[in-house]
This record gives sequence, C-alpha cells and structure tokens, in this order.
Amino acid sequence: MELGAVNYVAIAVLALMGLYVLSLIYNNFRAAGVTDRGIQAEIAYLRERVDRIKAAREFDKQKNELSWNGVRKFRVERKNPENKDICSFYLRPHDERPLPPFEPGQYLTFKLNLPSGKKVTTRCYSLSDSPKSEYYRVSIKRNPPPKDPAKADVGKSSSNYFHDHVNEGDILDVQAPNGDFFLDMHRQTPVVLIGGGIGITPVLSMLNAIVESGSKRETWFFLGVRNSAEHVFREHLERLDRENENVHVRIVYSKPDDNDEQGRDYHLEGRVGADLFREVLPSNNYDYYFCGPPPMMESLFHGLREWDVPESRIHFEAFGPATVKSKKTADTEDGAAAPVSGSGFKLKFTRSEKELVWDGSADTILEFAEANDIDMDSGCRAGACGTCITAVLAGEVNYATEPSADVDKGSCLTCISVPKTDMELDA
Ligand SMILES: NC(=O)C1=CN([C@@H]2O[C@H](COP(=O)(O)OP(=O)(O)OC[C@H]3O[C@@H](n4cnc5c(N)ncnc54)[C@H](OP(=O)(O)O)[C@@H]3O)[C@@H](O)[C@H]2O)C=CC1
Repeated sequence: MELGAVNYVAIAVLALMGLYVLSLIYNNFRAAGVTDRGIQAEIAYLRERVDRIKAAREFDKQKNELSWNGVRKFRVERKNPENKDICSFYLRPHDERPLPPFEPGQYLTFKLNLPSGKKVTTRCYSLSDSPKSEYYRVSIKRNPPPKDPAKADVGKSSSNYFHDHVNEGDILDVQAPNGDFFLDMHRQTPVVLIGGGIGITPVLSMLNAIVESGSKRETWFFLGVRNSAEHVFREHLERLDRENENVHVRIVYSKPDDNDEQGRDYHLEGRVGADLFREVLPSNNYDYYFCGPPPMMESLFHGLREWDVPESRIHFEAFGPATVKSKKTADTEDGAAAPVSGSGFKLKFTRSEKELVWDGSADTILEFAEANDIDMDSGCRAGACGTCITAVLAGEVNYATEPSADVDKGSCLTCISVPKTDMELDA
C-alpha cells in the first residue's frame, strides 16, 4: 500500500521527534559519563527509518512526475543475444526525456503489430535490469513451436517477432512499468531470489537493484537451468557473487552436459526447491521471491509451506500458474475457499457467434476461448494489465485472484476468471 504525502510527513515528523528525544536522553547519559549501546542502537534504527521514508517519498515523486499514460515511443538501442534462445533489448525513450523509476520485478507492456496479426497484440515482458534513468531492458526467450505443427504460426508469436523482426533503431510502443510482484527496496530483511530458465528476468532485476543501491541485505540467488547452454548472464552473476559479501549466487543444473563441470560451471546438480534450501541456507528465515516454469513454481510454493515458511513471506510472479494462485486464495486468513467453477455452464460468445459448454478443462475463460478459436485480447494474463477486459452481457464470473487492474461494472477480466453461471460475453 502506498502512503500518502501527508502520512509520510507525519511519520517523518514523529520519527524525528523520537530521534530528538533520544538524543537528549543520550546526551544526558553522556554528560553523566554513561554510554548506552541500547540507546545508540535505537538512534541508528530511527535514523534508518527516516532515511527509508525519505527515499520512498523521492521514489514516488519521481514516478509521478516522469510516468506516462497510454503508450510511449521507445527506440531499440541495443539488441544483445544472451544465448541461442534468449535476447536482451535495451530500450531508450524516443523523446529522450528521463525515465520514471520502477520497482524491481515489474514488467513492461508492449503494443505490437505482428506480421500476421489483424490488430494490435499486447504482450508483457519483465524488466531484467535494475531501475535506470537512461534505459529499460527486457530479455525475451523465443517460444518453441507448438507440438502440433498445424497450430504453428510463428507470425503470431510475439517472442519470435522480437527475435526475428525487432532490430536496433526500431521504434516500439510501450506502456509504463507495472506489476505487483516486486521487491520492497526500502527494507533490509534477508531475501532468497529464485529464477528458473527465463524466469530469471524479474529476480535478476531485484538482485541488480540490491547491489547497485549499495545495500548490505543478505541475498541468496538461485538460478535453475538445464546446463551451460542455458546458463545466461553467467559472467555478470559470477562478478556480483565475487564482489559482494552479502550476495551468494548458486547455479543449479538439472541436466549437465558431458562437458559441464561442477565447481567450474555450476554449484549444484538437481532442481531448485525446498529440499535444496534445507541443505544450503542457514535457516528458513527469509523472504522468497520466485519466477520460473509452472511446475517449479508450484513445487516451490508447496515445499516452502511444508518447511514452515509463512505464506506472507512467499512471493511469486503473478504470471505464474493458476494452481499456485488458487492455493494462495484458498489459504486466506478467513479460510475462504478458492473460487471454483462447476462444469456444464453455457457460454455464448456473441461476436464470434459461438455457443459452447464450459467443461472445466481450462483454467480461465480466456484459455477456454483460445482453445475454441475465439479471438480475445490478452496481455499479462494475471489480471494486472486490463487488456482482456470483456463486457459481460449476462451471467457472472468468479475470480481466481483479486484483479489488480480496474474492472468496470458489467465487465470481467477473462484471464483470471471462470464462469459462475451461464454467461453471454461480448467476444
Ligand atoms: N515475468 C514472468 O512471469 C515470466 C515468467 N516466465 C515463466 O518462466 C518459465 C520459464 O521457462 P523456461 O525458460 O522455458 O524454463 P525451462 O523449461 O527451461 O526450465 C528451467 C529449469 O527449471 C527446471 N524445473 C522444471 N520443473 C521444475 C520443478 N518442478 N522444480 C524445480 N525445477 C524445475 C528445469 O529442470 P528439468 O530439466 O528437470 O525440467 C530447468 O532446469 C516460462 O514458461 C514462463 O512461464 C518467464 C519469464 C518471465
């Protein structure tokens, strides 16, 4: 929750008053020849709080002044292959005005004109570097073709479009950074950051932000990949580990190649999960942030819960699997059950002139529509960007997670909802 300016001022004033009173007490002790470590610690703590409040205020101020509504033109300044499947794009604002800061872990939303698309396609990609005033960076993995060759249409794949068609000097339409999965940079509590495959992107942004801020926060960084061919940002991670006492990078290969050598290329063999943390981490007392393939996110969530990590300390990318999100909803304090959908509801898609029966096989209305060749817009697929908003002409939905995008009355976000009744949708 963001604090209003008035609240910041009130807290800062109270903290300063506390600081003042403690200094008076401390000076009295000093005058009496007594030094009290407890009082010094209190003063240091209050000083740190004031600094944090000031930093948070400055962040909000810059964000409000420099952010933008709708799309802004960005020029691709540099296109840098990280390996054969992953490419980083460095983006600079075409208007050359400074960029607003973002929270490490957030993503950018792109409006793309794909070669075979009739209309604009919306796609979200995590920012993979720390907040910088000059450029934003996204690192994108090329989507493999679907197993069914009949469904292969590279012209409709936004990741393939980036790899094959977006070049240095090109201009892209970009919405401001967004997203609820981010690291609170104003805290100093120890963290474990975990990336699986290309899921490294948001947690790498967090790691870079910690290091660049000069924070001494204890930070463990686990990267799970198959082997050295997938081991991206290798030199960068080795350098951060070497140069920062508080940073501990652990590379985990699930299927090392014959030429890969433990100790030289990677630290541990196997999969990143709670069993490995029990061996490597001094305790379970951390905040955990993770992003990766859906099975990894699910097993991490359950493994950490079984290791008695409170749910409030488990944070994962909202683009993650619906099953993890439903579990989180089901575990809410009031014990509310995760929203479920029965099967057998009739779904009428008026524009597409299709009437179908919801069989419960899809996680969301969006997935159900896509499986039935109904054209629907989508972006983040996590209820955050609002691209999939669709008018509900009749009926009601249940949400798997609380939408973070605004939803007008009479509409729904199809990417995170399931039917609660028979429905008629304007799609
Ligand atoms: N911002 C976001 O939300 C982003 C999300 N992503 C997500 O990240 C995913 C990463 O994809 P990709 O690079 O293809 O990942 P990969 O399929 O290449 O998997 C990466 C690693 O994760 C391991 N893994 C698989 N299952 C588990 C498990 N249950 N527990 C532990 N480790 C496991 C794999 O091991 P093994 O060899 O044993 O399979 C492999 O070593 C994407 O599918 C996307 O969903 C990616 C980028 C950004």
